[in-house]
Amino acid sequence: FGPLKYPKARSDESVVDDYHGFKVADPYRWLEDCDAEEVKEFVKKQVALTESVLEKCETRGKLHDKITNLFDHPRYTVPFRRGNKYFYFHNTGLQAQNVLYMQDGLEGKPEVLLDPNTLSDDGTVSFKALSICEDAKCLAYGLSSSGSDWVTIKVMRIENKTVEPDSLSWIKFTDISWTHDSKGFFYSRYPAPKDGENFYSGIQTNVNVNHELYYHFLGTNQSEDILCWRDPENPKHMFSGKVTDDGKYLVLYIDEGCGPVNKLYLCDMSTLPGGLQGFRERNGPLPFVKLIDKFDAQYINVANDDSWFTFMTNKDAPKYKLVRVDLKEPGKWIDVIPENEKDVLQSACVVNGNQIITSYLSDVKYVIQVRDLETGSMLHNLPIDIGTVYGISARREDSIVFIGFTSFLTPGIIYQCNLGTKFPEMKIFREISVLGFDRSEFKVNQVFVPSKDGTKIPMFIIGRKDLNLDGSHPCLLYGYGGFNVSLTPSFSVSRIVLARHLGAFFCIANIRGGGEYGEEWHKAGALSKKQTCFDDFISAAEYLISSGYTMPEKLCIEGGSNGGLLVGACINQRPELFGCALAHVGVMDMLRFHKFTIGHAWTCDFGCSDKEEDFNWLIKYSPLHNVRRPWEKLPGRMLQYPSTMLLTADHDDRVVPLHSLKMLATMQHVLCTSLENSPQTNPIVGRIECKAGHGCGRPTHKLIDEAADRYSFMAKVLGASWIE
Ligand SMILES: O=C(NCC(=O)N1CCC[C@H]1C(=O)O)OCc1ccccc1
Repeated sequence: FGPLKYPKARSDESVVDDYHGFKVADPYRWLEDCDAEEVKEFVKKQVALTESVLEKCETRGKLHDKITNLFDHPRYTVPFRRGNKYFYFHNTGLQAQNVLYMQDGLEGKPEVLLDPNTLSDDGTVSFKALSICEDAKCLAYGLSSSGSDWVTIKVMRIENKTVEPDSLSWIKFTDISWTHDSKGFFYSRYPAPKDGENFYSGIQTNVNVNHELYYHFLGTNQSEDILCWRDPENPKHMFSGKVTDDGKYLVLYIDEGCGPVNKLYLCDMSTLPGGLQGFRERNGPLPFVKLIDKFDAQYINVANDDSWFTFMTNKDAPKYKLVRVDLKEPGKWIDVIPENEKDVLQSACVVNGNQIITSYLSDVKYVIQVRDLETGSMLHNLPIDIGTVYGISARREDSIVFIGFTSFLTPGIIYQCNLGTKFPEMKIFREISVLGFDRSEFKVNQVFVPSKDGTKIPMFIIGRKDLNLDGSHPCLLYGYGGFNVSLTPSFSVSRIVLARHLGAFFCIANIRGGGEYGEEWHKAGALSKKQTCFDDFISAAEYLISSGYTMPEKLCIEGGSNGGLLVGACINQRPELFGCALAHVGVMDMLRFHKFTIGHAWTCDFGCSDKEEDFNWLIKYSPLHNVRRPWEKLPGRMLQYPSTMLLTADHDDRVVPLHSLKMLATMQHVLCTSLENSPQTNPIVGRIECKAGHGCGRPTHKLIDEAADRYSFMAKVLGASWIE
């Protein structure tokens, strides 16, 4: 690219914070003000710089075309039943947003119920939540604009597809759960801003606290909704209300953050004098039985038979198990399905009267079984390939279930399984096929890589069959490593294009911090052990080099959000190990993340710099605070950081853009602009998307544009050449 002209960014040396006696400068603090003209100016200059770099990435156009062509295939979600209708989402291929369809029974003619593409001219209005009442007369749905977490809930009458006047605001992080009389639904929200005129659009960074659970009566104003629960003493707590399958109980989940722990309260709505109506005057809170009143484990309701409740839990079971309790004897818990010593229980859904479909993760691959609800005993194993069960659609009163499956080389299969027969078989209900994709050209390997402490880290490696391991191939290594999230096999159009046309391997490292082996695996990469995630990821990179897949100059690491933190920390710690780094919406300022929007919910994995012990962990790996000139660490060796692209978006109110902007300014200053002819010739650029958020809900064309940009940048800096 030749030497880049980086925009000058004001460095305010006056901003120095004192953390437990330790002084920490924050010269780009001014980049935290999303409304400041100076920040908008900074963004504009960065966008121009990045555009000038991308123009020189020769494969940008071809990647865009290939990804668009491959993406242009019909896609369906697993159908679900309400009343005598089935509902599912469908995309013809390049529609900005998926469209909600319904049909009378499985044979009925499908018709469009709600098409979010009609709600904006650029596809930036998306669904965030959706719930259809028991008699399938009404649909409540949440809409979000430009990818923000803020949601507006609307209601539609299904028979004539008319949108009702109901409109609920100030909503984030909500489920929607109808009472079985279809008179209304439970949802979660935040208090409206005090001063009234401040409209939150997803650009503001103010902290989200004082979550509340409400009930909305159809056909009324939001101001008449019933306040069901809130807890002013614990402003960080989050609330979710779900009505049980029998319509009798309201289950209140209380989270103190993202950790796999929750309190669980129950309200027997059949005992409310005058039902929920009776609360319209008194305005809550509802009377709850506090079944679980401490944050020592996670409890998820699976089913109930009157007062007998079956839960999935990690209580004394880091790989999860199924337990049962009678509300009349809340101290007496029994194990229905004990913890499996190797595999992690992922889901349990009650079907066909008294059966459960359980799914487990076994060395990062899904296995599913049908069991007896009463005893937990195994009835059938349902055969599936190596891959991921991404959706199980079933109701207790149904014997027909739908199972969604995907894998690296399987775009998507929806199975239909009739559990009413003696030997249930997995019939293909719908298979997603991708024109131009020939799975026989590729191969998938799973390897187990020894990390720094000897722990075996699973890694998937996918690439063209016809490549030999001479270390010459471009390699894309992707990771996350946190919040109990597991990276399981899935079909990625853009990565298939990289493998096919750049001869690249793409690799998914299942590093610690994730949920691949249950809660122990998660804890092993959290809090004081967060460095383990980086060690695992670095070991995976070293394995790819030592075993001949690639070499440092051809190796790109990529991650998003907590995975962006992973990338930021790894290029700080081992700048010479990578040729390229792509960090999406990264958490880069580990000392201040909890001050913005929902960041406070992440202290379960990160800790918080307000505490001295936590600060001492965080300051050591925080990407923003550990950018150093590599050539000074190892004098004489002309080291530099890999070519780096930090990606963010203006309406990301999950991980606010200030993280990436401050990191970008710091890297460009420390490595580039603070020196005459700096050794850092690899570009350090930012890609800041407009009218987009953290990721979900992004319209198709924005997804494709971004993939073409970031991967053509990668191809250019790795010297990867195009294969027709
Ligand atoms: O914060 C998250 N999810 C975690 C998240 O988005 N994280 C966690 C770290 C950064 C970012 C990411 O990796 O996507 O979701 C909001 C929420 C809902 C309900 C209860 C608590 C919190």
